[in-house]
Amino acid sequence: MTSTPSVIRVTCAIVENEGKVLCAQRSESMMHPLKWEFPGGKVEGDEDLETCLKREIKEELGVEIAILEQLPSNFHIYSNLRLELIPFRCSLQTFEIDLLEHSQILWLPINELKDLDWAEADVPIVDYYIRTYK
Ligand SMILES: Nc1nc2c([nH]c(=O)n2[C@@H]2O[C@H](COP(=O)(O)OP(=O)(O)OP(=O)(O)O)[C@@H](O)[C@H]2O)c(=O)[nH]1
Repeated sequence: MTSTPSVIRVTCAIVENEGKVLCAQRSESMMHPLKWEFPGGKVEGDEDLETCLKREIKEELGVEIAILEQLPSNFHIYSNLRLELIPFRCSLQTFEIDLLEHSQILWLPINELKDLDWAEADVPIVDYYIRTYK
């Protein structure tokens, strides 16, 4: 008998600066290698979503962010993983980005976001963001 995996909750940051959005490419050693995503990560224990996101962004990019707004989640099933991807619009509070986990970042204007090869779970979030903020 196969059991249904539980849903993991993942926060991610749509970081805006001077009319552009920060896009991060997963490294070759990560799950979904070289796909583009919004930086963030799994909610641990009973931490709240904003605490999780600020912690993950500090761990991955070495910067502090301010959270502006929570956007609608996307529920997605990868072959062995069910996740709720929870996006937040954010701004930078510190500006010196270190690539601690990703292979590269790009700052793209909203009309170029669709040019990237996004992780599957991000596609509806990118579409929603473009529809709402273009
Ligand atoms: N952070 C992030 N994860 C995403 C996005 N889209 C997406 O499918 N994921 C998936 O969500 C899962 C958790 O992300 P993660 O690996 O960054 O989380 P984490 O840093 O807490 O994990 P780890 O500490 O176990 O490495 C991965 O399977 C990842 O591929 C996204 O936009 N941002």
